[in-house]
Amino acid sequence: MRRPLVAGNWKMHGSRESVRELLQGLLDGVSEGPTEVAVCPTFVHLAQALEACDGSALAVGAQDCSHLQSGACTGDIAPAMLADLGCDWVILGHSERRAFHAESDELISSKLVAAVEAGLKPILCVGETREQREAGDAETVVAGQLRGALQGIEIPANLVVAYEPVWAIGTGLTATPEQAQAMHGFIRGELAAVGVADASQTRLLYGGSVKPGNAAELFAQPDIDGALVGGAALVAADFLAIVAAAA
Ligand SMILES: O=C(CO)COP(=O)(O)O
Repeated sequence: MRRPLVAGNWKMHGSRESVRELLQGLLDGVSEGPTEVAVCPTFVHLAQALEACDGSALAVGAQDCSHLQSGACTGDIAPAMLADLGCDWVILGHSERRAFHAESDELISSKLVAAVEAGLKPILCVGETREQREAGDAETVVAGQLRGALQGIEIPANLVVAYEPVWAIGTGLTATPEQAQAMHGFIRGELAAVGVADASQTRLLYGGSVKPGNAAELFAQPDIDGALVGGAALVAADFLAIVAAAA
C-alpha cells in the first residue's frame, strides 16, 4: 500500500505575515490521517514554518538544496543544514530550477545523494515541455531525466517522484487523468529498469495545475499517489480540499 502524499510547493511566494496566516489555516484543517501532508516554503520561511508545524501533522520541506554539505558555495543551502533545522523533505530537479538555474541531471543526481546522506526525503521532479510532448518525445525525455538522476547511485527506498509536465505548470492546463496515468505507469516501469528495488512501492505524485476541481479524478488513477501543488497550495481551503481528495 502506498500512502498518499500531498505536498505544497510555495515557490517564491510569501511574507512572514502571509506565511503565518496560511499555516494557521492549514493547521486548523489538517490532522493525522491517511494522507501525508507537507509544505515547502522558501528557505527564509522554513524556520517559521517548522516552529508553527512542530508536533502537528504537517511536515515541512525545502524547495532545493546544495549538492555539498558545506563549503565555498555562496548563496547555497546544504542538505545537512535543512536536516539540522528539522526539515523532512526536499524537492529536487524542479523544472523551474532546471530552466532558470540550468540544473543538469548530473547536478540533480549529486543533490539527491547529498540530500539522502543528510537524512532528507527527496521528491525528484521530472517532466517534458510542450514542444517535447508535441514532438512525441515525452517518454524519452522523462526516461532520460530519471536515468540521469538515478543511474549509478544508491536509490533510497523513500524516493518520491513527481511527474510535472512543464506545459501544465501554472498554466491552468492539466494533463488529463489518462495522460497523467499513462506517464505514471511508464515512470514506474522505468524506475524498475533503473534499479529501484521495489518500484511498486514508490510514490509517484502528479504536479501541474492541480486544483480542488480536478484532484479527485487524478487521484483515482492507479499510479497517481498524490500531488505536488503550486498555486493552489497558497490558499488554505484549496490545499485542504486537495488533501481531502487524496484520502
Ligand atoms: O510546479 C508545480 C509544483 O511544483 C505546479 O505548479 P501549479 O500547481 O501552480 O501548476
